[in-house]
Formats: sequence, structure tokens, C-alpha cells
Amino acid sequence: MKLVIKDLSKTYKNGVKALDSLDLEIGVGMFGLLGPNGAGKSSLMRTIATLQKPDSGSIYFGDVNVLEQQNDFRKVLGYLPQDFGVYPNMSALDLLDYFARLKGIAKNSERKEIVKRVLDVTNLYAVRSKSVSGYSGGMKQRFGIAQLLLNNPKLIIVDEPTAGLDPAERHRFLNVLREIGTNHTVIFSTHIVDDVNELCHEMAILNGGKLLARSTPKRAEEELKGLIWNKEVSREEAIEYNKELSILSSKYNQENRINIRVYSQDSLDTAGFVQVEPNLEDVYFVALKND
Ligand SMILES: Nc1ncnc2c1ncn2[C@@H]1O[C@H](COP(=O)(O)OP(=O)(O)OP(=O)(O)O)[C@@H](O)[C@H]1O
Repeated sequence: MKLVIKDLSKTYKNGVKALDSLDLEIGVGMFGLLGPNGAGKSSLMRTIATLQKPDSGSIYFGDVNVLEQQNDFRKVLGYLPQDFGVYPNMSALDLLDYFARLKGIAKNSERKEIVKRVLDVTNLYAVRSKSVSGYSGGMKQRFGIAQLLLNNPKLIIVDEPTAGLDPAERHRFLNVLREIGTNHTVIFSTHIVDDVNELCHEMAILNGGKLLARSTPKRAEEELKGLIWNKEVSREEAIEYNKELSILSSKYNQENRINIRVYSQDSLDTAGFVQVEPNLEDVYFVALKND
């Protein structure tokens, strides 16, 4: 089923325009919503999750009018907010059983089966008897996914789930999402370019409440072919180049020199630059620079 967003706008009372006439269509699979802090990602996610109203615009999921038929839509929605708050001192097994009851799964045997399945999918079965309040950050995030899977949602929204996770936990979490993304529509917001690279078939870049790009990671990279140049320079040279060229990123290497990556339609051969394969980080920085 397709999520179709049209002309969505939201200005908060303090005058911040968080969503600016946004149009977006999202189909089955993992969709990555990439943007810097304050881009409007959470505002968009909360609006889709029917937790706040836009000033104007429409959202349809299949033929359900999300903003009008909130109760119908919530039955097929799984939402993991950015900050889930505090968990009670209960085991994952008991807590999931409790959530399953709240979601109306009355039959004992049915609940048992579903709870086991979501614990399996999220790799928490081995720690099911431990208290969720004592879980690590990554385990808590996976528990959040387990609980939203209980009612077999058709659309899953996860808001910056990898922020603050260590690399191993992040990988475990992305693996869980990858599995879920094969048969659900998953919208996944992040400011980490690699998250999108590793996981998403489709992506959009959001800033200032506007879509700057809508593509697949691969296609977006191909569009920059021949336009990305790299050179290793000193700090002083980097400052000079910054005055005349569009530097996308600069990274120190072990010799304390800087690799600068530059976007240029003209050849920089003669200036000692080497043409390099574009990556998704280049795509992201080009989009933000051209904004
Ligand atoms: N309830 C609110 N009232 C006023 N301004 C808000 C409110 N919520 C968000 N904003 C502002 O709207 C803009 C978009 O915020 P939003 O949280 O949607 O961005 P984000 O992309 O999710 O960023 P982050 O990664 O920091 O959460 C920001 O400038 C933010 O300060």
C-alpha cells in the first residue's frame, strides 16, 4: 500500500515553518528520510502518526484518509518515537504480553505465539526474562520495534532510532529493520548517511521542511558521476580552496593532512585534484549546499 502526502505544511506558534508544502509518495520497502537536526523529520513523522495536525495538506495510506480516519489508520500503524520515555521494571515477556492485551489480542495461546514471534524477529528472545528498564539503548530500541510489531502494522515509522547507539548495537538494530523492511512499508528518519546507505532502497533528503531530493541511493550517486574531486592538502591550502571551490567535506588523515572533496562541473585536473566515485555523503552535502 502506498503512502501519499500532498502539499503538507506546518508552522509552529513560534513562527518556525517545520513543513513547507511537502509532497511525497512512499511504497513498500525501507524508505530513508535523511536530514540534519531541525530539518523537520520529527514533525513529518509525528504528523503521519496522527499525533499532531498539519495546517494544510493531505495524507492517504491506500484509500484511508489518514487525517480524517485516524482510528482506522492507527490500527495499521506502528510508530517508534524518537524518545520512548521510561520503561517499567518488568520483563520483556510480561511487558509484551501486557501490550498485546491492550491491543486486543485476548486469546492466551495467540498472545503467546505473537509475543514469541516478535521477540525472535528482534533478537530479544534470549533476554526475554530480563527487565526492560535494565536493557541497553540498542535493546530498548529493538524492544520498541517488538512492541510495535504486535498488531502486525502495515506502515512502520521509526524516528531517528540509531542516534546514540554504539556501532555494534547500531548494526544489530539495522539488521532487524532490514528484515522487517522486506514485507512492510518502513519510514526511517536519520541524520546518519550510512544508515540510509546500508539499508534503504529509496530515500529523500529533507531540510527546512522541504524535500531537496527524492531518489534511490544508487541513482543519486550516479547523478554526481564526474563531478566529485578529491585532493590531499594542508590546512592552509584547505582554507584557500574554500574561498573559490564548493568543498563538500574535509577529513583529516593520519599524516595530519586534509582530504577535501569538492563538487565541480569544471575539471580540476590541472589543480592536482583526482576525480573520484561519488558516495552518498557527497549526495547529501550537495543537496544541502544547493538549498
Ligand atoms: N512543538 C514545537 N514548537 C515549536 N517549534 C518546534 C516544535 N517542534 C519542532 N519545532 C521546530 O521545528 C523545526 C523542525 O523540527 P523537527 O523536530 O521536526 O526536526 P528534526 O529534523 O526531527 O530534527 P531533530 O533531529 O533535531 O529532531 C525545528 O526548528 C524545531 O526547533
